[in-house]
Amino acid sequence: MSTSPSDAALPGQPHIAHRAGRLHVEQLPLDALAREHGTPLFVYSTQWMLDALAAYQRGFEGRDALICYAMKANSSLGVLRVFAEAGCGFDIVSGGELDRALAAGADPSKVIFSGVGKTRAEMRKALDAGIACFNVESEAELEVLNAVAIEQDRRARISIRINPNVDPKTHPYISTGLKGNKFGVAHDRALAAYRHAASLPGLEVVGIDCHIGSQITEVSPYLDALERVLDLVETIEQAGIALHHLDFGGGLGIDYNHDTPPAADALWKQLLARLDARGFGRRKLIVEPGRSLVGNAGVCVTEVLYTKPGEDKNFCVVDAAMNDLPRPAMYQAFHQIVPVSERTGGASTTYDVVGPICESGDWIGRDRTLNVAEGELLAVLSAGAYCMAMASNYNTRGRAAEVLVHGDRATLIRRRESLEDQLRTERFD
Ligand SMILES: Cc1ncc(COP(=O)(O)O)c(C=O)c1O
Ligand SMILES: N[C@@H](CCCC[NH3+])C(=O)O
Repeated sequence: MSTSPSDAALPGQPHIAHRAGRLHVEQLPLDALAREHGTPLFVYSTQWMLDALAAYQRGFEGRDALICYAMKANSSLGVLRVFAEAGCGFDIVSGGELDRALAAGADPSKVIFSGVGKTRAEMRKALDAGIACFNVESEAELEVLNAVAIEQDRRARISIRINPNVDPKTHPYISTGLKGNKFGVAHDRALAAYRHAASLPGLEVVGIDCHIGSQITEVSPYLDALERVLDLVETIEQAGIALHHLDFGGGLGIDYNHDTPPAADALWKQLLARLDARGFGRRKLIVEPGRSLVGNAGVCVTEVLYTKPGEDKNFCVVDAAMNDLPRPAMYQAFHQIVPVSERTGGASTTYDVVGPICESGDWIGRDRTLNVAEGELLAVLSAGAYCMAMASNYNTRGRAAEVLVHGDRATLIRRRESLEDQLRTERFD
């Protein structure tokens, strides 16, 4: 990509725009933020997140619905606080996520707990906190949760996560609702599992749950899963087990590279029409969106360290790497990469944009046409979800800093990690 035109918002990211030759997040120029905090640096737009949330809220207007932000997408406390203050619930998958959500001000009665491998200690902690519901993923987990709840003299509210065997048409690593995936209880075992759950004294059945995958860009897999789940709801309720809420998970995709997922309100308009048609429109609904609430809110700013010609390819070596941005290496994912400042001179060259890590899999973008020079800044787009949340210390690299922008205010929500921070929990004496 050559330099971007002035005063143009980036696709799918209206709060991230080139203005007078400099890339801004809301009102703030990224080069100034990078100078202040160093690179690599994640910068998030609060307004993008609130607008993304508003699309869900519009979709559910007049309905009894709880939006539980799937915090695995981005669990920085500053980001969590934005959603907690907006009244969201949280979908958690570990005791650590519960602690973080509570630290950010989450209301425990709006927290739901998903995941195939909850430990007894995590169950105890969540029961102590008084969470809304455990999304149980196996018959074996029902037994353990029942025992833990009885030990604590409590009843655990539960949904069973159903595996509807529906193809979400996404990357195989992030599809979760096919029968070959480890998630949920198979559709044809669900009634027996519900009957058993209803007989256990430590459990209170309150709902049903389903989550078919991530970065879903079509409506049809959601519609298919919805019909499958509603068929089950009818069967389970005919057996005398009431389901107070229906949880349809998350998974809605974002625009990384000319992707065209439906908007959240448009998606829910269609799903609610089906729910209404089948007589479930007034039932309490839960959703667990992650990526679609944060993905295009964020960019990662990185400095060009070196450009170098190779025999087959040219390389643009930047100071962000697969430890900061693991999605290309893990899923061959595409993130747009744009210069932070427009150049007046120079020429465009096609590069592989790579990080400093000692692996050939450490690439951020392949065959990108860029007009850049050493010392200049690039922005890796769509970096709000599953980037910092999956960052590691590989090659003893410190994790990047994170800044939240709201209008013309910037708040540092995570300072850059030092080697001292990394060594704090290690002992060698
Ligand atoms: C149980 C559960 N709920 C919600 C999500 C959020 O998914 P997404 O970020 O695609 O909305 C995930 C991740 O796929 C998940 O595993
Ligand atoms: N980490 C994945 C999404 C995982 C969704 C969680 N179940 C990604 O970056 O696309």
